[in-house]
Amino acid sequence: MSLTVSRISFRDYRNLAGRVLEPSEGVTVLVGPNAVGKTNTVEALQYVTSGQSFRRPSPSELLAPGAAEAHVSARLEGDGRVVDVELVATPDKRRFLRNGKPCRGQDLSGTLLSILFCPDDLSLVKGSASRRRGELDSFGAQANVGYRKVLSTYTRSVEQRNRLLKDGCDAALLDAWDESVALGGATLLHHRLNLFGRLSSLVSEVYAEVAGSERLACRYAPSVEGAEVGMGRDELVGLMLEQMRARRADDLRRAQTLTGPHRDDVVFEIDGRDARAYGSQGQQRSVALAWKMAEVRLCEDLLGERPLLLLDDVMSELDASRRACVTRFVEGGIQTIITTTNLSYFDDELLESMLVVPYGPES
Ligand SMILES: Nc1ncnc2c1ncn2[C@@H]1O[C@H](COP(=O)(O)OP(=O)(O)OP(=O)(O)O)[C@@H](O)[C@H]1O
Repeated sequence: MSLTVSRISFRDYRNLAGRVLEPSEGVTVLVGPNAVGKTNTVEALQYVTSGQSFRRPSPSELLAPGAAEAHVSARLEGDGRVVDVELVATPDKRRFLRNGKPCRGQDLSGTLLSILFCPDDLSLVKGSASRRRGELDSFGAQANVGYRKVLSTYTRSVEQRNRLLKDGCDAALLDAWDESVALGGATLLHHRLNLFGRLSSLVSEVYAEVAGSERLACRYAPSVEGAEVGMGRDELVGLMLEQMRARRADDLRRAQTLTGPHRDDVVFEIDGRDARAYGSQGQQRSVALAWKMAEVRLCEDLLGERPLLLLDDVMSELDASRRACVTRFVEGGIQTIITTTNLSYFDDELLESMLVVPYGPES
């Protein structure tokens, strides 16, 4: 059985002075007018489950006016286990505690995987390649400690190689760095391609549920030519090293490592046409929705656990059929926190089964 959040409380966190929330194990809807702290609550839930926030604030932005410290405490329970997690923010620092002991934010991820879907997620289709890589990597890092380590080692080694390219160094030193970057890059690529292979078929499957007869295909576009889902790591190391060597003159000229998984992208094609260039706003929204819902399914398939689903203000952005698709998902027994200004987006059956928590200016 998966963990669920049984309680979350706030002290001097943004505009949530002393609020306490005890979400249901199913669907909880936070309803209220604009700017009352609904998204702040969702952000805090993301912090205590993944160690990071989609809004990427500085620590001081988390403090209520005049406060020296902000606290968010959450209790996660399930399967006879109880895990207490806490975020403490001071003007220049964020600290995390797990069962009272200090830990790094990234060490919190993996306890309860959270998946957030918000209106900005349209950027998954319309945004830059780094947005799509980041989405894959952040899911991978939450789902697998190994993925997280490989990603941070590789990121550091590319930064170091770029510094050498910029400052100038002899060819022998660069040869050594090429080998280390290729090994790290191929390992990351191997993890990412495996993840992509499983996720992309689910994305297409969910898209068909959302959009009916249209067909969505997701393609991984690697900067290492010839890299494909299913290849072994050693084969990928060989390909990457060979291509890094062939492109070294370009790397030196641009003082950048131009080959590797930090340059890759994901392409979405609806009925054979690039969704980024040709898709309507509605089709692009369906792709983003399908991606997030596929992450939920993959979490269940991969880890045998249900994630925490955070839906921030998405119902207003979706038409009736896409809202119905979200409703079907959340009725499947996943702990879900939804924020909205308007309960009329929910059908009567769901309204009856979910916990409705009013938010007001006094939050
Ligand atoms: N550090 C802070 N201290 C006090 N208030 C803050 C802080 N950071 C943000 N706020 C306030 O929180 C409010 C925004 O809250 P939030 O983003 O949760 O709104 P919301 O209820 O989700 O509204 P909407 O429906 O418009 O998305 C704003 O009024 C903002 O001024």
